[in-house]
Amino acid sequence: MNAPGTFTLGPGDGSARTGRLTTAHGEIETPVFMPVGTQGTVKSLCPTDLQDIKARIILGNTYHLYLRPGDELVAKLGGLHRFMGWDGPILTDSGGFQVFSLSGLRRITEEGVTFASHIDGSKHLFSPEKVVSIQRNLGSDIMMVLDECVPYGADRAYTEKSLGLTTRWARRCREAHPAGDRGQLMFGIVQGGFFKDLRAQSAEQIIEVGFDGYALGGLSVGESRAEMYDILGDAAPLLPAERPRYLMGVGAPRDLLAGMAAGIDMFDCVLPTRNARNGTLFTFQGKVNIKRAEYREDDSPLDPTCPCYACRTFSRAYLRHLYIAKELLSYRLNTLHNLTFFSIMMERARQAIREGRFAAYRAEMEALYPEGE
Ligand SMILES: CNc1nc2cc3c(=O)[nH]c(N)nc3c(CCc3ccccc3)c2[nH]1
Ligand SMILES: [Zn+2]
Repeated sequence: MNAPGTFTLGPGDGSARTGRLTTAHGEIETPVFMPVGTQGTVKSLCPTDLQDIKARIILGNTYHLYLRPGDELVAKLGGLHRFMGWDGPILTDSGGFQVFSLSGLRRITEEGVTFASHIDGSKHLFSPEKVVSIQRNLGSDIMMVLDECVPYGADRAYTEKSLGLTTRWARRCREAHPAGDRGQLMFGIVQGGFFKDLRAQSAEQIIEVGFDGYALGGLSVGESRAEMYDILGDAAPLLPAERPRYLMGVGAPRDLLAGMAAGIDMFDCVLPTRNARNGTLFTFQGKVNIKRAEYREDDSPLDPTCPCYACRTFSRAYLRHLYIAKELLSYRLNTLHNLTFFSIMMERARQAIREGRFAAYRAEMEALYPEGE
C-alpha cells in the first residue's frame, strides 16, 4: 500500500475529479461524504453498520472527546479506533468551530482560544499545540489545524485580522506535528470570510505552510447558497490540485454536487444523521417526511431502489409507527437509510465523473432535490 498521504487523481470531468487518498487505516475513493461521529459514535449505529453501508471515513470531534471522556484516557485505552471499534479512517476537527458554536465564554488571543465547557462550565485553553496533542492522542488519520471560523457577516477588518491569526496558528500546528509522523496526516484550513481577495490571501499563506490536504472553512455558517457558491467557485481552484480539497460542513445533496463541480474531494455534514432523527428521509424519488399521515397504511418500502436493511425489511407504515412512537429503532433504521442514500449518491457521482457525464447526473439529482435542500 502507498504511504499515508498519497493522493492519486483518477479521471475528471471539467473541474470535477476522482481520486484516491491513502491513510494509515485504508484508502478513500474521492469525492467522498464523511458521516459525523461527534462523540466517538455515528449516533445509533455500530461500526459494523458503517461497514455494511460502505462508509469509508468518519469524523470525530476533538472538542467533545477532549471534554469527555478525555483524550488522555482514549490514548491510554489504545486510541479512538480501538476505543470505538472502528478500524477505518477517522478525521477529527480541531475543535475551533465547536468552541465557537457550543461553548459559552470564549476569548481569542494569540495563544489560542479559552472557553468554558458546555458540559460543566470548567475553563479550558485550546492552543494550536494543545489541539495537535489531543488529535495525536486520539490517533486520528487526518487532523485539522486550529483555526478561527469567522462568523457570517464579519466585516473586512475583522476577517483580515482573523485570517492572519489562523495562519500563525496553522504554522504552530505544523511545527507541533512533523509531516506524516506516525502516519497521521494534517490538513490546513483556509478562511477569509466572503471576501475573495482575503480568501486568496488566506489560501496563499496556508499553502505556503504546507499540508497533506487543504480545507475551505468559514462556509455553511448561515450564508445563502448563492454566497457560498460564489466563494466556492473562486476559492476551490486556488487550492493545490494535487492534494485533497475538503469543504467543511457541506452539505445537502445539491451542495455536494456544486462542491464536486468546483473540484472538491471531501465533504461532511450532519444533515443525513440529524434529519434521520427528525424523520426527514432522502430517497431517489425525492424527500420523504415519514411522520406524514399519508404513510400510515403504506406497505411499500421507503425507497424500492435502496439496498439498505430498512428498505429491504420494513414498510413505510412501520417506519412511520416507530417514529411516532418514539422508538429507538426509528433512529437506527432512518440513519442506516439516509447514510446509505448519501453513500450511493457519492458512488454514482464518482462513476458519472469517470464516464464524463457528471453534468447530466448533477441535473438529474437537482431535479429530485430542488432549492432549499
Ligand atoms: C455545518 N457547517 C460548518 N461550517 C464549518 C466551518 C468550519 C471551519 O471553518 N473550521 C473548522 N475547524 N471546522 C468547521 C466546521 C466543522 C466541520 C466538522 C464537524 C465535525 C467533525 C469534523 C469536522 C464547519 N461546519
Ligand atoms: Zn434504504
